[in-house]
This record gives sequence, structure tokens and C-alpha cells, in this order.
Amino acid sequence: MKIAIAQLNPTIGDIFGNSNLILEAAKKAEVEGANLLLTPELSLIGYPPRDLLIDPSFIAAAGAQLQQLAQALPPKLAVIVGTAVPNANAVQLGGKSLFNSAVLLQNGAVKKVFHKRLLPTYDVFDEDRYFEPGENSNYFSIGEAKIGVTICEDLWNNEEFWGKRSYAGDPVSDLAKLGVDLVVNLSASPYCAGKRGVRSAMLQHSVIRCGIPIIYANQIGGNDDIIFDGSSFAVNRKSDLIQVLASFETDFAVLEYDAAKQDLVGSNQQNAAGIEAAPLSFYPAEGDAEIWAALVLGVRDYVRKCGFSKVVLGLSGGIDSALVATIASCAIGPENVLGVLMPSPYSSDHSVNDALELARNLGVAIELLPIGDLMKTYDRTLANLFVNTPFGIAEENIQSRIRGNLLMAISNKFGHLLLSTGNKSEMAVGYCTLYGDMNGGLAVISDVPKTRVYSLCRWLNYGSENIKNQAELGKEIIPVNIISKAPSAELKPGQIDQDSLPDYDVLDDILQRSIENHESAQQIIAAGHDEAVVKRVVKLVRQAEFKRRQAAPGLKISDRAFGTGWRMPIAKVSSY
Ligand SMILES: NC(=O)c1ccc[n+]([C@@H]2O[C@H](COP(=O)([O-])OP(=O)(O)OC[C@H]3O[C@@H](n4cnc5c(N)ncnc54)[C@H](O)[C@@H]3O)[C@@H](O)[C@H]2O)c1
Ligand SMILES: Nc1ncnc2c1ncn2[C@@H]1O[C@H](COP(=O)(O)O)[C@@H](O)[C@H]1O
Ligand SMILES: N[C@@H](CCC(=O)O)C(=O)O
Ligand SMILES: O=P(O)(O)OP(=O)(O)O
Repeated sequence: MKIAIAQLNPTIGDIFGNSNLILEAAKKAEVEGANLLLTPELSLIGYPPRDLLIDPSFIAAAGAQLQQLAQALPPKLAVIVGTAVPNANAVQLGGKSLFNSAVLLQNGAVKKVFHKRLLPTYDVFDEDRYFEPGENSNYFSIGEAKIGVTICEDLWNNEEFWGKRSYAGDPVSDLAKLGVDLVVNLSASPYCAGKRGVRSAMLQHSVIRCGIPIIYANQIGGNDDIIFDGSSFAVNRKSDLIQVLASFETDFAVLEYDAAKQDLVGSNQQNAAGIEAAPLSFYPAEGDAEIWAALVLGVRDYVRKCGFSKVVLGLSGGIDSALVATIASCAIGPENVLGVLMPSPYSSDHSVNDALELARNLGVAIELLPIGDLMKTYDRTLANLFVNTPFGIAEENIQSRIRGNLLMAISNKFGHLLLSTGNKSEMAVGYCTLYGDMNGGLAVISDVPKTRVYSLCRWLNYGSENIKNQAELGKEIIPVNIISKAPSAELKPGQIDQDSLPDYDVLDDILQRSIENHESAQQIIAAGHDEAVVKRVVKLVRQAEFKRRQAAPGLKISDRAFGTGWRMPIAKVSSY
């Protein structure tokens, strides 16, 4: 039996377009002689559909499209499609009105419907809000093979792997007890750094625990703040990784289920000469390369799926805007990126020169809009009101707001999406100006700590193979001075970030411990950090909640981002 995996990039709500993606994959699977095609979780409607699910017309449209798709598919091929299915018992028996389901289509009709049993309701997930959990173990047969069907979270309640149990049920071991030969999984599993390794280790562990090979089919693509990496894979009965699909790209693969051996055989398990290949791993490798690919996909898909073709951003000659401009150039092409240089009387000469050099290296267009005259007009207008007050944060922020205003004017005039450039360290402690540099439609690096911003830029200059490199350019992409100079907001003469903040390696370690590892201030101090610094940082993070709530959606690359999975109250006591 041959099983195909379609690692698709569905667009949320584009039921017709997604249906066509599935149909195309099915035609390819048929040509390659597949018996079964797997598609990702909710592949017909896109994941996460959020409150589109409470629109009855949306559910009706998905139901109608599912029927049409069933009729259009190659009749002999069994295809598993993910969609939301009405819960017929909801009215009489209560419960949520929908199931998150995997629908088996064959011979022009719906053959079976399987419901997701474990509904994630943590971090970015909100499935309890919409779905009723399925109660039954899900399986069907093709020929002699009995195939267990699971949907994403159904695989994640592996108590021995995690050391804890989150739910009452364990669909994989239930399927094992029913004697299935194979488990397939339809996923929409969001990316965060290092997650590919965690997924494969967890499923290899599940195979050992339950003794059944597993095929894992994940979606790829950016949907608002969430990036899906794909990285679908298969694990055989010996728990070897025998098939790995691309990360951050659409992909398609066909595997063989060998009924005699009762095991899976991957198509990239052997090289052309039939010799056993080296152990498979995910590409690009973990670290900067992986995060870079995620951010590029996140920008590309946000721009495309929101209907933009060009972006604009402020280019200060600093490292954050340099990184964002480079990501955008790679995502949508340098010809679609406009960098705006807006020097003030406080800007250093090198800020303009560094920004110009970066723009030349990337090949992006620039506009130079000095803001000195606008600053004077603001000063004159506010002079009577601000008389006898010292120059302070209000005046500093006016510069940022002038720039934010000019950028939004350009966005309005030419239809460019404004990218904001704040990194995670700044967003954490509120080192950014509301209605100033926080202006923008997409916060590209707001989940990237400043120390990672540096390592990504070094990697771009010295480690990357797949973008324009030094050899072609004759030198580094990011001008060396942008990396080596002290970060500065340049909002007053001689200002540097470290006048107000601890060194970024100290700040980022405290933030990582507090935000991602949930360590208390006492634990962070016990780990060796200065007490006063820790208390100040923790307090700044709490106080900046109101800013983060007004920030543009930011691409999630960590376990805990300031996005849809971060739900903090704003008006609260200062101790939390
Ligand atoms: N703009 C930049 O480019 C940039 C870059 C780096 C650092 N910075 C730094 O960032 C800081 C920005 O200054 P800021 O934070 O005082 O200015 P801000 O205008 O961004 O935020 C302060 C304002 O937020 C409002 N506010 C306060 N608490 C609130 C709440 N709970 N709910 C709603 N609104 C609330 C108040 O109106 C207050 O005036 C400065 O220290 C600046 O040097 C700016
Ligand atoms: N001089 C500048 N020209 C264009 N854009 C600028 C300039 N200074 C700041 N910006 C924009 O604002 C953000 C934040 O600046 P910080 O240097 O971190 O304060 C920067 O990334 C630019 O997009
Ligand atoms: N824990 C799963 C949940 C995904 C889902 O069920 O959609 C993940 O992060 O991949
Ligand atoms: O935001 P930028 O680009 O100005 O970077 P930095 O804050 O390091 O100056």
C-alpha cells in the first residue's frame, strides 16, 4: 500500500482554494500510484480558523465544498481531509456545535468521519471554545491494513515522554490496544525554535511505547502570528525516522506500507544506488538558519495572504531595522521593499551611511526624509504648553512619532504594508514608543531577543548559503558597523540603550527565565543575577503590558511569544 503526504499551505477561509490544493495533490498521488492521501488538520478551511467557526454560513460552505471535492477526487484514491463538522447532538444533548474532524473521502462520497479527541486549550490554542471532543478511537481499513487516525494533539498526551499527563485519554495507546497496523496524524502544529526535534523524539518514543509506525502530516505556512513549519515525517516500527519532508516549504512524498513486514518504508530512506542513506534530519538545521527560514516564511505569507505586494520600514542604520529589511527582501524580493531614512539632528552620520550601505547591499529602494523641520514645528507648537519643562521623554518620543506618522502616510499613499522593527527584549521592557516606532501592521522580530538579532545578522554575513552571500557581494550583507556599534535610539545626543537597560546578554537571560521558563524573581536571583536588576526587569515587563496589547501581531518563533498565547491583564496590582 502506498501512502502520500500532502504538506499543504492552506489559506484560512479560502475553502475553494484549499479544496483545489487538495485536488491537485490527489491527482499527483494518483499518478504515483498511492492508495491513500493524507492532508493536514483542517486542511479544507485552514488552521486556526478561530471565530470563523461560529459563522453558520462558513460551516455550511465548508460542508458543500467537501461534497464537491469528494466528487472531483480520483475515485479509487482514499483521501483524508481535515474540516469542521457539525455536532448533530449538540441541540438535544448540549456540548459544542462542531467537531474538529478528519473526513475519509473515496468513490465520490464521504466514507467515514473521525473526530479529534484531545483539544488543546493552552498557548495559542483555543479549541475548547469551538469543538466537542470525539469519544471514539478512530480507524479504518485499506485491504488488510488497519489504519488508526489521529488529529494533532491526539498524539501529544505521551505521559512517559513528558513526565506528566495533561488529559484523561491517550488515543495512541487506545489504537494500539485495538490492534491497528499504522497510525496517521493530521497536524497543524505551530513552529517554535527546536520544536521539530521535540516532535520527532516524542513520536519515536510513542512508537517504542505502542509498537506501531506513525505518519505525521503537518501544514506549512504563516497565518497571522503563527508560523507552521511543515517538517512532516514518518517513523517505522523500529522507531527510525524514515521520511522527512521539507521545513518551511510545501512538499509531497509517497511512502510504502509493506504488509508482509507490517512496516513503513520511506522514499528518502535509500539513495539512488539503493544504499542505506545516512540518518535523516530536518533541514535547515536548528538555530539561526531555522529561525531565519521561519521569519522569511512568516513575512512572505502575511504579505501575500493579506493581499499586499510591497512593504515599507524605517531604516535607521541600526541592527533591528537592518535585520527586518533583510528578511523582507528575502521574503518578497528587494524590489518590493522601501526603506525610509529619517535622520534628526540627533542622528549620527554613520546612521545614514550604514543604512545607505545596507540598502545598496540588499538592492532595496530608499527615501530620505529628514525630520529636523518637523521637530522644530512640534517644538514651536508646544512651546507655550511645555514652557519651563526640561527636555525629556515627551520630546524624545515626538521624534519617534514623527517617523511613525511619515511611515503610515507612505503606507496609506502607496498601499505598502508597514513593518515594525521592535525586538522581543524591547517589547518585553517597553523600550519602544506607542504610536511611534510601534506603528506597523506586522511586527517581524517581536519574538526575537536582541542577542538572537545579533546572531542572526552574524549568520547572514558569515554562515548562510542560501541567500546572496559575501562571495557575490564581495563583503558582508549587513555592514559590519551596524553589528559592532552600540545600539541606540538616537533620541537625544549620545544616547545608547545601555543607559537605561542592562547589557542585552543579561537582560535576555532574565527574560528567557522569566517569560519562557516561568522562573520567579527569587529563582533568577538564585541563578546568579543581580537582585536589583532582576526586580527592575520583572517590573518593567509587568508595566509594559499596555504597550504590548496595542502592538502589531508579531511572528512567533519561541515557546512563549507576546501574541495570541500571552493573555495578561493590564489593569492589575503591581506585584504581578
Ligand atoms: N521610539 C523609539 O525609537 C525608542 C526606541 C528605544 C527606546 N525607546 C524608549 O522607550 C521609552 C518610551 O517612552 P514611554 O514608555 O514613556 O512612552 P510611551 O508614549 O510609549 O508610553 C507612555 C504613555 O503610555 C500611556 N500609558 C501608561 N500606562 C498606560 C496604561 N496602563 N494603559 C494605557 N496607556 C498607558 C500614557 O499615556 C503614557 O504617556 C523611552 O524611554 C524611550 O527612550 C524608544
Ligand atoms: N533615523 C531613522 N531613520 C529611519 N527610521 C528610524 C530612524 N530612527 C529610528 N527609526 C525607526 O524606528 C525604529 C526604532 O528605532 P531605535 O533605534 O530602536 O530606537 C528603527 O528600527 C527604525 O525602524
Ligand atoms: N501540541 C500540539 C497541538 C497542535 C494541535 O492540536 O493543533 C502542537 O503544538 O503541535
Ligand atoms: O531599531 P534599530 O534598527 O535602530 O536598531 P537599534 O535599536 O539597535 O539601534
